[in-house]
Amino acid sequence: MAEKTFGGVIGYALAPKKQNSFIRDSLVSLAKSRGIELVRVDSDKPLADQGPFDCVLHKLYGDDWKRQLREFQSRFPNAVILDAPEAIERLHNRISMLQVVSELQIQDRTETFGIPKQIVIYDKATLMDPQAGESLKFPVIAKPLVADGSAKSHKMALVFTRDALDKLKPPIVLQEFVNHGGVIFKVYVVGEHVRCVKRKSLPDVSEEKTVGVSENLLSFSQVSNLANHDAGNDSDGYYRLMHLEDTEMPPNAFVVDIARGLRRALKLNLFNFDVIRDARYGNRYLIIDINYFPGYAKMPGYEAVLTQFFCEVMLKKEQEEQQGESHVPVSTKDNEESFQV
Ligand SMILES: Nc1ncnc2c1ncn2[C@@H]1O[C@H](COP(=O)(O)OP(=O)(O)OP(=O)(O)O)[C@@H](O)[C@H]1O
Ligand SMILES: O=P(O)(O)O[C@H]1[C@H](O)[C@@H](O)[C@H](OP(=O)(O)O)[C@@H](OP(=O)(O)O)[C@H]1O
Ligand SMILES: [Mg+2]
Ligand SMILES: [Mg+2]
Repeated sequence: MAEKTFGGVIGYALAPKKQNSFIRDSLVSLAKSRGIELVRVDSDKPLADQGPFDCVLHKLYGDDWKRQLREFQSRFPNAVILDAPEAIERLHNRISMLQVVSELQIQDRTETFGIPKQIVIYDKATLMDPQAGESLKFPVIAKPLVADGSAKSHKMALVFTRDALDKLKPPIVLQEFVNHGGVIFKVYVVGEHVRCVKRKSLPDVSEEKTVGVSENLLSFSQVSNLANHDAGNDSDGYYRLMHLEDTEMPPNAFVVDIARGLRRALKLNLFNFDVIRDARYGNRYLIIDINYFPGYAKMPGYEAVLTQFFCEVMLKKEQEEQQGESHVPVSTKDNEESFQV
């Protein structure tokens, strides 16, 4: 007997760049073969006037969009919004983003995890205070506090000395740089599905480099998205190509435990997180970044994973409807149910 499928219509509201990379023909046709229709949300019309959609998939920012989602949800209480904007917003600030890591508990593992030591600086006066950054070991990475998808929010600086801090523009997070062998692990989460991949990262910094460095601040942006040839700038001996294939992956069960714990705590279905392995210990892992709706198309076989997830969403929605439940996930209240397959 053929497997029963639960089809439906999914409206997607994505910025043009995201739409181009994510909505590929290969995804659209695979989803269609399982009864899922992917339809673009027209940004020139109110969301609530469009559809009907069983589900809205979105990565847009701002109060107007949040209002549109609320209106849509009140008109279509059974529709699923992936994900709730208030849950996503937690990832727009690099402090609240990582706070959730301390809530996680993972048992029976020899590996440990956490986040690098970090502080937040809101204004120039605090930054200029000689005590600023005193609790941190240099080098540090200065990151914009806000992670709102803008190019600016990805502009980082590796800061070698305290006196270089005056070149920075608050509000910023200063995070201790941790040597990790130049390779980062990106863990993609799609509902219950978890996939870990390796990517190029910043190379280790030696003590001598910190002392003798000619520049006391180095700016960079989206280093893990660079193609191999872009990351090589051997002339100053700083960047070098990394041999990703030589790096051992973290144990899969450990990564999956963290991913599922984060997913529950964040009440999100679609995100990835960046993990580095602290070179001083070998079994200590640090989570340094969490991103909403990342570049899934970079994940091999993303079409099958996303299609399966869409089917699970439709199945769960159907089951909830049969039980006479509606989920109104657009809320920050702690006791509110979020939609998770
Ligand atoms: N504490 C750290 N120690 C060592 N390297 C780090 C640290 N924090 C960040 N990095 C390096 O800097 C890169 C960018 O940092 P981060 O991931 O926080 O920025 P982002 O712009 O939010 O990245 P993404 O493009 O994944 O959203 C990381 O991929 C990693 O290579
Ligand atoms: O558009 P913003 O909100 O800046 O989000 C980015 C994330 O921060 C990155 O993590 C995504 O790249 P990765 O999938 O390689 O992490 C990156 O993927 P993309 O460049 O393929 O869209 C973006 O999703
Ligand atoms: Mg990152
Ligand atoms: Mg990020």
